[in-house]
Amino acid sequence: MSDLPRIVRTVADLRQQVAAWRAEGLTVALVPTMGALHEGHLSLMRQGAEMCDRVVATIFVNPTQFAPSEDLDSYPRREAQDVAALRAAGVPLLFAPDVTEMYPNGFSTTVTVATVSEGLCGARRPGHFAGVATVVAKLLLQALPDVAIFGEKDYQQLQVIRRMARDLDIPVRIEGGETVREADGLALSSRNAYLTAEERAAAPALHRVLVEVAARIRHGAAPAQALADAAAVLEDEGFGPVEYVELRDAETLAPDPAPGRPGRLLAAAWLGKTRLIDNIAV
Ligand SMILES: Nc1ncnc2c1ncn2[C@@H]1O[C@H](COP(=O)(O)OP(=O)(O)OP(=O)(O)O)[C@@H](O)[C@H]1O
Ligand SMILES: CC(C)(CO)[C@@H](O)C(=O)[O-]
Ligand code: BAL
Repeated sequence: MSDLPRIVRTVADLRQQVAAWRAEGLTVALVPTMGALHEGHLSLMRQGAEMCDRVVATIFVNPTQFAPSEDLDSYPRREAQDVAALRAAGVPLLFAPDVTEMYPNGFSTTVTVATVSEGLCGARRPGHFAGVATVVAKLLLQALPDVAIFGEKDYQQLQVIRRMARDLDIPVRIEGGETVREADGLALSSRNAYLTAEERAAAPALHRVLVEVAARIRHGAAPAQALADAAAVLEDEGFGPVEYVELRDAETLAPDPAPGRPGRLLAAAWLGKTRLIDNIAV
């Protein structure tokens, strides 16, 4: 076991290993990531191990989901540490392709998911969800696992992936994993490493404010006022710009959920040079 995870870099090797497991009658869970693994990622790996016989982790910092102005070059890359974390978690296979394996010369296809990709992060990060949908469609078709698991921390991403898999008849069950948080409520994220000490101290306000707004709405407050107040509190706490604090239908992400439909509060805001997102159920 000490040489695990086995690391494969090609689609052919990934498929060969998954096929060998299938031939033994084993089920497979896929957990796609961009690396710099933390406890949030590892909770998805554990969820995969509970649902299936074998877990495949993927690490690929996908260039097509970063806008030119974003942090593709500075995004943390630390494969050796990630491999050690996967070993400790008992994950047997890591797929870590390079960019040319995923996007060979002549690559020309993009998957776009309308409606659920629009608004929220989709409005702020043009092209982001097309990049995510394209790479996730590829990963699902490359590995063809029984289940693929994505964190609720990236809630809009999860809904985009669910829609995409349904629309394209990709025969993989998409599962969400609960957001893992620091003790003070801050959602774990690879990008938290960008925060200065002062920003890190302010960061938990994002989750705290969402919890407060959810309570106000549950107690009958008008959502529009509660959301505007929340944005103002975040600005007072040093966030800026506050990109959005919104209440959406939990599944379609349509604004103004109909009575009786589950709602989701979602927010994105900058703290210095770091863009933080979070969301909770209402
Ligand atoms: N705190 C968390 N709890 C549960 N799942 C998480 C958490 N953070 C990330 N994930 C999930 O892990 C998967 C890989 O995410 P990713 O590698 O982008 O990590 P990240 O920490 O979200 O990084 P980033 O800072 O780029 O958003 C995604 O499905 C994501 O939703
Ligand atoms: C799903 C994903 C691995 C696709 O690159 C990425 O968007 C992420 O890490 O959340
Ligand atoms: N965690 C979602 C990937 C991204 O922000 O690009």
